[in-house]
Amino acid sequence: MRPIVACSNVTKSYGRHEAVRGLDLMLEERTIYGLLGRNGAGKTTLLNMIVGSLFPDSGVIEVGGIRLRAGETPAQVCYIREKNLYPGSAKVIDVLQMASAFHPNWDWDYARELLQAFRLNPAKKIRQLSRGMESLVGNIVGLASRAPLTIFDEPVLGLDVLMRERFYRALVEDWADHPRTILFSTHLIDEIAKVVEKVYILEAGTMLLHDEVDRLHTQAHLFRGTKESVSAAAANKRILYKETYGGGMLAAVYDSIGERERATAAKLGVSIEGLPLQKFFTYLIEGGESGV
Ligand SMILES: Nc1ncnc2c1ncn2[C@@H]1O[C@H](COP(=O)(O)OP(=O)(O)OP(=O)(O)O)[C@@H](O)[C@H]1O
Repeated sequence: MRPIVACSNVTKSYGRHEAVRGLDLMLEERTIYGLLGRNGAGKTTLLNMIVGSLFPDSGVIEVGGIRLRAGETPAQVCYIREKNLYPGSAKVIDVLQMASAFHPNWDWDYARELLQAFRLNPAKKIRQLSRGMESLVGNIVGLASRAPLTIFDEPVLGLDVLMRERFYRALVEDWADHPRTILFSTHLIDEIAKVVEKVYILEAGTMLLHDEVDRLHTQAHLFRGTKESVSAAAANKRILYKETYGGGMLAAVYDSIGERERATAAKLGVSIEGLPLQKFFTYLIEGGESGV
């Protein structure tokens, strides 16, 4: 598959603070991605560079195979920011009208269907909406635009469980009929793991890891036992994080574990469990900080 976005060795500083450092990222066509990172990891800075709102200090960003130049906004992109910039006096329908003018693949029938599914009154003014309802307006724009690259920055903020589920379901169903590249920026890994195929994990402006979600599920493990037994069972494995307590140790391991290795670990008295993704994410970052 061809890349729709290719960032190579991209750096961006605010004054003396390097928010993004020598970062590489590639987004293929027709794939759903997650961009994960803690507060301040550099996600918004990276996204603003991809959509042309910020220009990198160094490095190259290509969108649709064309190198972005300063001041250029790539036409293929629909970016739904965490905080919408819609005018408070505009009605929901006005926002959709404006968006429809920008996005050539806009589907009005689908936009109306989503208004109903999300129980949004198109005649309401933006300033009359709750935080969650405002997120939903952005989500309708993101979905109905059917842009070749759609970026959602924290799209479920303020949404109740029912609306979150409806949003994810709508997205997956629509993507099946109209495959395109979608990038979710969030810190809620468990929630997006159901819908994304690949993840990029960003910390302090650099990419800690990128991989397929299926591999995260099959390779993220937690080893527990005595210090000596865990060290022996996890020797030659990729250890993300280690913690000792009393005579015991736990180790977050990101690697495949074969049947023989499991049997050896069991003989040593080491338990091996699958690691929930949110925990994996935490250990990955803590390990990065402690320099494991
Ligand atoms: N306009 C700015 N001026 C100075 N520093 C900034 C500016 N914008 C961001 N930063 C700094 O750059 C770093 C990365 O910020 P960024 O907003 O890209 O992170 P983020 O991953 O999107 O965080 P969050 O999840 O909290 O939105 C942070 O340390 C932040 O304080």
